[in-house]
This record gives sequence, structure tokens and C-alpha cells, in this order.
Amino acid sequence: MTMARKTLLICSGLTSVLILRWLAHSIIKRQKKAKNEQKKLKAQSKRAEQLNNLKAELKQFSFEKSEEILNLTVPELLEKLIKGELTSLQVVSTYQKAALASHDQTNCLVEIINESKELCNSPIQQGQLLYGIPVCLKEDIGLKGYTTCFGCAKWLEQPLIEDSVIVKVLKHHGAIPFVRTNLCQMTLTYESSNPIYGETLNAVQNDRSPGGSSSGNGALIGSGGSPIGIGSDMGGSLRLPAHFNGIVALKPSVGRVSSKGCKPLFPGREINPPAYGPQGKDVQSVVSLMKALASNIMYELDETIPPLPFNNDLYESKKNFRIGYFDFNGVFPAVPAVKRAVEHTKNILSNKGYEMVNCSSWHEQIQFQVGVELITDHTLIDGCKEMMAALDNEELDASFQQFIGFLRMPKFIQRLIAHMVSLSDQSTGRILAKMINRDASVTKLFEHGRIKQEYKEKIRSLWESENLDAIICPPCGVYAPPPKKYMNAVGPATTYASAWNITNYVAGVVPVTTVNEKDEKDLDQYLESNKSNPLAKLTCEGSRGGVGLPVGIQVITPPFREETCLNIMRQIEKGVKY
Ligand SMILES: CCCCCC/C=C\CCCCCCCC(=O)NCCO
Repeated sequence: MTMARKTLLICSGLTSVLILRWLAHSIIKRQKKAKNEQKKLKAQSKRAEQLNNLKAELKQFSFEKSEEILNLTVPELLEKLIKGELTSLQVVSTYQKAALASHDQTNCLVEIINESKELCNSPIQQGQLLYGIPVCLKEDIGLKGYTTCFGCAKWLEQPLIEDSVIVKVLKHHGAIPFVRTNLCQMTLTYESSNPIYGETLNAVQNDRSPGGSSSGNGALIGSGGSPIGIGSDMGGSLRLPAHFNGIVALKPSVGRVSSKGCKPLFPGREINPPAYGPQGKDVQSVVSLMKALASNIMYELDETIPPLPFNNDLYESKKNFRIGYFDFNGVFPAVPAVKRAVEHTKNILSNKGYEMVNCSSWHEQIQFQVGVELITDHTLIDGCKEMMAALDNEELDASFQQFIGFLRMPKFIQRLIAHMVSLSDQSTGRILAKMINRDASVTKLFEHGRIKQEYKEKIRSLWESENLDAIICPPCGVYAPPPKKYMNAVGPATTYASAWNITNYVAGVVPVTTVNEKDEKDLDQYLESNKSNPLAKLTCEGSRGGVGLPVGIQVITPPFREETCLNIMRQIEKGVKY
């Protein structure tokens, strides 16, 4: 055989191997996609069937006391349940009916928890703090027999074999987990949709976003379909939905509430793990939930949680608090309604006799964007490998498409895009630039630890120099915008929330006002004063038409001071109502 013939044979052999490998790869890919599609359709039809069955079942029920039940706070409900003036079946059925109505309006539910009816039959036990109270669970709260799929079909049909500690504690206290709620795909954005269960809408105006990632809880509680719920927060996910839907939320310090049995999206990200915490219709209801969570049973079930039972003296303390405030964090100028909410709250608290301290210059000493930049960089510290693997063969939610498209581009185009983005939004430009290098090194991990330490130290020393008990500031620079186009684009608006995750400070949100005509008019002035800010136009566009939307305030206290945070939130709530 001639040399030329041999070379030809080797080349054609190699080409055939490559073609066969490519063919096998595309067949496997197609099969995986088809399997994912099947799983998705199965989950969707299961949900539709469950909702129809529940609707039919509830027809046989009489709802004479509905209005009364839906208007009571959790402590009031509890009192009536204990006295026997209401039964848990009455309360749960009423909330099931309300949840179905909320779902019709907002698409907030992913599953009905069928076992809830059985739990209604349990007699009250001594010391139960949530007897007969319905609780909604974000989809990532571990529940035996149910799957946490984060909006990805490949993770469907993997039911957990055990309840998370949170759910065990709730059940121990007689609570009734009754529905599971929607989240944005992978819980990594502030959006509210995923390809399995679709888009969740705002509770107050259905053409607006409910925020994310605890979107379903926000929309459900905000529209009256549940009194309390549990969600998670790694960068604002409990607080943004509270602010957008007019409800209350508390992000406790990581370590106050057990995470055992909740499936983390990407395990091992110890620089900024998610905090699990309560959301509810009012502060007192959230306090009831927090009292049950921070109780001895949690410390028995998870020995890694320090035994810090809820301290009622701190919650009810009449101390004259010293409270800092700011309405601008140096990154994103808050829209007029959000600024007004800070002023309004400041007046409520100072009328109460608290000492208010102007912290408007803090941003000159601390860069509030460090929080979100570190959270993003750390989540993707493996060079985006886990995220890309998770999304492989998955239908992508619209909120991810651009971003994943970016990661798949040639490096020189990525650099160009990162540069162009940084011209209008330096923080997002820096985040994108870091992703291009895909440097997954130990040095980078250590650097993250160092940045976190420095950031925490800066906040601690500013806090101490002012001798503060708390700070009030916006939960986010905007109120609920329309879904899809705005939340990713106005990412820097979320730096008000994410700053408190890497410091592990406690952060709560309570509604204080609604957008009015004047706020809407003041957007013209906002645009004029922020002409040089390229995000201002989009911010105004997303804000217009928002009259009537809720606006919240964020209350921050140092790590593990949940009771003080709730105390101040309660004073604000009282001041707003009277
Ligand atoms: C422009 C879209 C970027 C998408 C990809 C971002 C990847 C990582 C970002 C991390 C940002 C964290 C947002 C956190 C939201 C949250 O609190 N989730 C709760 C998780 O329990």
C-alpha cells in the first residue's frame, strides 16, 4: 500500500470516528431533551389535575367564616383555634380556596400538598405555636415526597425521602404546610418565571413582576392566599418579593434557622449560603412563625444551630433605639416613591421618640456594589461549570437566555460586550468581565474570603462609630416593574438588598406606602437629575404606570438580632396604620 493510500485511509477512518461521535452526541442530546420535555409536560398536567381536584373538593365545603378567617393575623387565628371557635379544617380549606383564586390571578402555585388535610385531623398538643395555621413553602424548602427542581426539568421526579428541619419544626408546632410555590429558574435572578411552571405575576397589579426568587410566596401572600410562608434569600429573594407585593419578610442571619434538608442549588458556596426565613401578611404573623422556628425543637433536630430561642424581651423592648437612615447607596438612585418611603418611615420613627442618624455619607466610605459582585462571582467560582451543566439540555427561561448566550460567545466578543455594558453600568460590566476569564482557582476562593472580611469589617466599624441599633434604607431602588425586560437590566437597584447577605446582617422588609400620582410626576425630575446615568431612562420607563403599587422599607440589624429588627418593623407597621 502506498504512503498516500495509507494516509487517505487513516484520514477517512478518523473522519468517520469524529462523525460517529458527533452523531451519537446529538442523538443522546435529542433524547435527553425529549425526556426533559416529557417530564415537564407530566409536571404541568399533574399540577392542572391537582388544582381541578381541589376546586371540585372545595365545592362541598361551606365558607361562612371565610371573611373573618382571612382578616385575622396569625396570633388572632391561633387564639380562636385554641379556644375551639375555629377548626383547622375550616382555616385550611378557606386558605386553599383563597390560594386557588390567587393562583388564577398570578400563577403562583406549583403543587398542592395533599397531606395537609390529614394534618388538620391532629388534635392540639401542649406548647404548639402554630396549631392549625396554613403555611406556604417556596419550592426549595425540602418536603418529603416532593421534588425541588428549581425550574429545570432534569431535576423533576426526584422526591425527597425526608422533610427538612424547617418542615419538621413547622409540623411539630402544628402548622399545616398546604401549598408549594413558584420560583425563578435556578433562583439566581430577581425574575419570576421558569419553563416548567411559567411566569408568576404581581399580587397587586398583574402586569407587574412579583420579584424573585421567592416569587410565588410573594404573589400568594400578597393576594391573600396564605397568611405566612417560608422562602430563601441569598441576595434579596425574600425581601424583593415582599417589597413588590406589599408583604412582610425577614432574612435572618445564616445560622439562626436550619438549612438541613433543603436542597441548595450549588452546594459548597460557603462565602454566601442562602438564608431561610419567613414571609407573611403582617409583622405579628411573621413573629409567630419566627417564634416557632427559633424554638428548642430546631436545636434538637439540628445540632449545628446555636440554641438561641426567640427572645421576647428583645422583641418587646421599649428601648429608645438609635437608628441610621439613607436613601442613596452610591450605586443606584432610588425612584421618588422609594425615597419618599424612607422619609415617611424616618418621620414615623422619630415621632415615636427614636433618635434618627443621617448615614447618607456611608456610601463614600463603603462600596455597596461589592455585595452583588461577590455573590455573583462566588456563585460562579467554578468558571460557571455547575451552572452550565445544570442548564445543559434544558429549556432556558427568557431571563437567562441573553446571559447564557453571552457565556457561549467567543472571548473577543464577550470582552467587547463587557466593555460596552460597563459604559452604562460599571458594576454589571465588572461582573461580566470576571466571567470571561473563568479563572477557577484556590487563589480566587481565598480572595473572596478576604473581600468578604474587609467588607464586613468596614460595615462593623461604621456601625460602631455611630453606635447604632438599626438602619433603615430602601429594599430596592425601584418598585415592581413589568416582568422580563427590567429586573435584569436594573440589576444595580438590587444592591440595597444584597449588601446585607455577605455581612450576614439581619434584614427585614415591611410595607409603608403605595406609589401616588406625585411620585409618578416626580419621575420627570428624576430623569432630569440623573441624565448622566444611562439606566435612568429604563428605570423611569419601568416605573411609570405604577400608581397604587406597594413600597416597602428595609430594616437592618447586626447578625442574630432578629428580635430587634422585628421590634422596629412592628413599630413602623403601627405608625403606618394609625
Ligand atoms: C443577568 C442574569 C445573570 C444570571 C446569572 C447570575 C448568576 C449568579 C448570580 C447570583 C446572584 C444572586 C441572586 C440571588 C437571588 C436570591 O436571593 N436567590 C435565593 C437563593 O436561595
